[in-house]
Amino acid sequence: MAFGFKLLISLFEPIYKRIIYVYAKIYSRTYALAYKVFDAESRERRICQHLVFDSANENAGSVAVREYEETALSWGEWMNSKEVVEDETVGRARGKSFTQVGGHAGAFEKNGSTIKKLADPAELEFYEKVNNAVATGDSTRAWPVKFLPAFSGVTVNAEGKKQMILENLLDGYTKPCILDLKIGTETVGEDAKTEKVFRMMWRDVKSGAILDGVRLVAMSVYHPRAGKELSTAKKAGDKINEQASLETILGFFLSDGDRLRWRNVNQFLSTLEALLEAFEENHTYKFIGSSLLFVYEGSNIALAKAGLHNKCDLHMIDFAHVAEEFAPIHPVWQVLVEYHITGGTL
Ligand SMILES: Nc1ncnc2c1ncn2[C@@H]1O[C@H](COP(=O)(O)OP(=O)(O)OP(=O)(O)O)[C@@H](O)[C@H]1O
Ligand SMILES: O=P(O)(O)O[C@@H]1[C@H](O)[C@H](O)[C@@H](OP(=O)(O)O)[C@H](OP(=O)(O)O)[C@H]1O
Repeated sequence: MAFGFKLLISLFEPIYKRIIYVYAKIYSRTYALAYKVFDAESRERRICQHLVFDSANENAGSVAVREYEETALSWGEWMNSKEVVEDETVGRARGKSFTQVGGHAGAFEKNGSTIKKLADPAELEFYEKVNNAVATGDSTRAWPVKFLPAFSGVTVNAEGKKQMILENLLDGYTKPCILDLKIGTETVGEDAKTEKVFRMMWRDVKSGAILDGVRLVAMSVYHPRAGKELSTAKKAGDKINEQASLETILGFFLSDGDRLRWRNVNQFLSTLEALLEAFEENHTYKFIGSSLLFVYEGSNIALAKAGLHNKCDLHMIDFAHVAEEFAPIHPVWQVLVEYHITGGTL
């Protein structure tokens, strides 16, 4: 009986998988193809511009700070839910080997200014491809490597597993504040199993990523005055719509618990502008499940010692599901996308 049922399911799998996929495409592609990764940035840009605008002069700046103190308070209630925020020790107990906010435990080894990440074949291929493209001047397969952690080859660990040697993006930070935002309105690849397609689509819908093009994976923030380090719990981002908006979370991340760190906002904004341009020129890669990793120095003492006002960086990470040959958008979809973007006023 059970065998018969399994057989029936397996016979139908290609069909229902297709149906789900076509549904997923129709539902998300209107945003996804043109909007997709771009939207992640443009939404970020809107939020940041709002912050930059508010912080353009001292008075307006303090208005923004007050606003963000309030949002930080509402985040505070959320924090107390324990479902969402944990302290460092819990993170360590989960097997994160360094200040790693998202991703699989056990995938990384810290090694000074570099980290070793277990090599996923597709991710390794992406790093090798873009780095070779830059070296050989192949503009079709190039992607600006300044947005990626520097890649310096592969090694093999004691268990014989291949590892990629990547730049440690936290090197030089005393109290790194880290935000991992997954970009894209769909975060599952066509090659995934049916169960995973369902699960990930549900997460995209629940977290609002299907519309926003961004999902909080995790973050870790240091607030100097309170002397507190807080990290989000696993899958906290899936609860965003229920518990706090993305703006609230960004406001919290970008503030020191007292004032908005507007120099970081400006710098993140200009990197996002540059990334946006790269996406606009990109006709080769489709980034599924990649993230933006925002990092800034949370320790004012460390900044003062280095004679700096601020220190921050923004890179893309996680390329295990990058697909090549990004199909040019079909004219019919283009019309639908524009119709949608312009609020139906075409
Ligand atoms: N080059 C890097 N330097 C410093 N920290 C990094 C770097 N790459 C990743 N991290 C940290 O590790 C976390 C997970 O990274 P990444 O998404 O690449 O891992 P993964 O195991 O492939 O994740 P996933 O489970 O989403 O596939 C990030 O949230 C970030 O905190
Ligand atoms: O980063 P998040 O938000 O936690 O989401 C995970 C992320 O998309 C991983 O890339 C994926 O693993 P793979 O790269 O191996 O596909 C994992 O699938 P999983 O739950 O099947 O491990 C997701 O849960």
